[in-house]
Amino acid sequence: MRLVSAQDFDLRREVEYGSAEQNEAVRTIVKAVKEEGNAALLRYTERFDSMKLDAAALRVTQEELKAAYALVEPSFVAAISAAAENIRHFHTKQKRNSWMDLQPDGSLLGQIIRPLKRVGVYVPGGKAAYPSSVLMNVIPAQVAGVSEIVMVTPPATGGKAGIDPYILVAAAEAGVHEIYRVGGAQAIAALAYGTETIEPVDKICGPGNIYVALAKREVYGAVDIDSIAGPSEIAVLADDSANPAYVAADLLSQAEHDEMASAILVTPSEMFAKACQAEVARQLAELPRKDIASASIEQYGAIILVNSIEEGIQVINRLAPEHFELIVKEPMGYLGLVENAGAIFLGPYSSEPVGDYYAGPNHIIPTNGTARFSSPVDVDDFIKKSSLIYYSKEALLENGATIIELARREGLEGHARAVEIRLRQEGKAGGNDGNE
Ligand SMILES: NC(=O)c1ccc[n+]([C@@H]2O[C@H](COP(=O)([O-])OP(=O)(O)OC[C@H]3O[C@@H](n4cnc5c(N)ncnc54)[C@H](O)[C@@H]3O)[C@@H](O)[C@H]2O)c1
Ligand SMILES: N[C@H](CO)Cc1c[nH]c[nH+]1
Ligand SMILES: [Zn+2]
Repeated sequence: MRLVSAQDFDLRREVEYGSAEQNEAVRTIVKAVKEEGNAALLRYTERFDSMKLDAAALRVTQEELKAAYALVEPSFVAAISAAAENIRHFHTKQKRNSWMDLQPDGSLLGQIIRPLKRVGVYVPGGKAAYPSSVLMNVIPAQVAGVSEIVMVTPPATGGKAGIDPYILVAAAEAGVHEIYRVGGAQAIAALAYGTETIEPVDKICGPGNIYVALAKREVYGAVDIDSIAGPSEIAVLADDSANPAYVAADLLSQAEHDEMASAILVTPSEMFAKACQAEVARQLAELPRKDIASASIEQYGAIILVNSIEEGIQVINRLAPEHFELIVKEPMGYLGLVENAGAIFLGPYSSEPVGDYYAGPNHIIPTNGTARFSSPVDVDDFIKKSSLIYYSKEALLENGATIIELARREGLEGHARAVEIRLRQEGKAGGNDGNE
């Protein structure tokens, strides 16, 4: 892991997300699925997932869901349901209610909250299966009250045919019934535009690799999306009170996700930086997914030396990482300075995987600097709001002239007259028509 100064490090890797070829490939896939439906979906599934399917095999059956239980350990079922409970508890706190304000003049103003009707959730599964992402997608949608939740996930994981049984059990435990075995950009396009087999959705949520992230960006507008939750990222700001072995382990926990994942240590201590560097090398050699993790560390990993913890936080705010661990003496004292980070982990025992699996907050978190303006998936992702205006006669008579004034200053006579006709009818004149 290379040591660099903050000045020598490109803190905004956003600039070009994905290579030109990846962007072009995704545009082609999305267009083909939009135009050809199942034919393109099945063609790309064969090309990228090495699975030759016919349309009838796209949907996972209830028998398959039941059969998956025989393939997983009871301890897994217990663990996933304990995690689900924490995640549900956390997300229930985010629920919003509709509200209405009765005004003294008898008018009523308010906001009506309704769940989205049909949402698509992407559960990644190319290199590794992510049953935890089933819960992180589905539970907030359920808490919001979404009635149709459609799940898509690759038909093969790590080169092995079939949806991972742990994903199917997590889906069954979460109560998802409509599941399709399709992944990558083609799955996102199918959810957005629909095919002969898959009904289109209103919104797509969920993380994925670069092809999934680019496809979500491509279909945005036809449907809503949560955020761009692409290859995982971790930034740790630690001083020499931290344990280098813990910090190295946390950096590698995200590097092992993807060759494009990024793991960055920021520290004011050169001695700590070198200890961490040695630990990363030592632990990396023993990691089963060392090929992926070392590609990620080599290309996107770095140890950035800063002069102080405050300067370190400025670096973090520029990076706007998906996950930020702050492992310094008295971390709580610095919390107010952190402006841009998807999820903040404080102190030596809040290891990133605690958040990935169990604590309760969502692990689908914006990446690639987008934590500057977007947030982890939550219940708000699955609702929409309608404004409510009930104006009483008294309120219109009282405020009509002001509205007419504003309309005429915008040159919109039709707007002015829509109010004025009522004022005249009720015997109150409409003010200056702008002609005299
Ligand atoms: N940010 C988050 O919240 C978050 C959470 C969990 C996982 N992740 C990320 O999700 C990702 C999971 O990636 P994954 O690859 O294991 O699974 P994935 O399901 O995201 O992607 C697999 C799909 O990619 C497509 N694909 C593979 N190579 C392709 C190519 N050359 N051209 C076009 N399409 C291709 C295939 O169709 C395959 O089904 C990782 O990057 C991980 O870091 C992020
Ligand atoms: N760290 C990932 C988010 O970037 C989420 C995850 C799922 N499983 C393990 N980790
Ligand atoms: Zn993770």
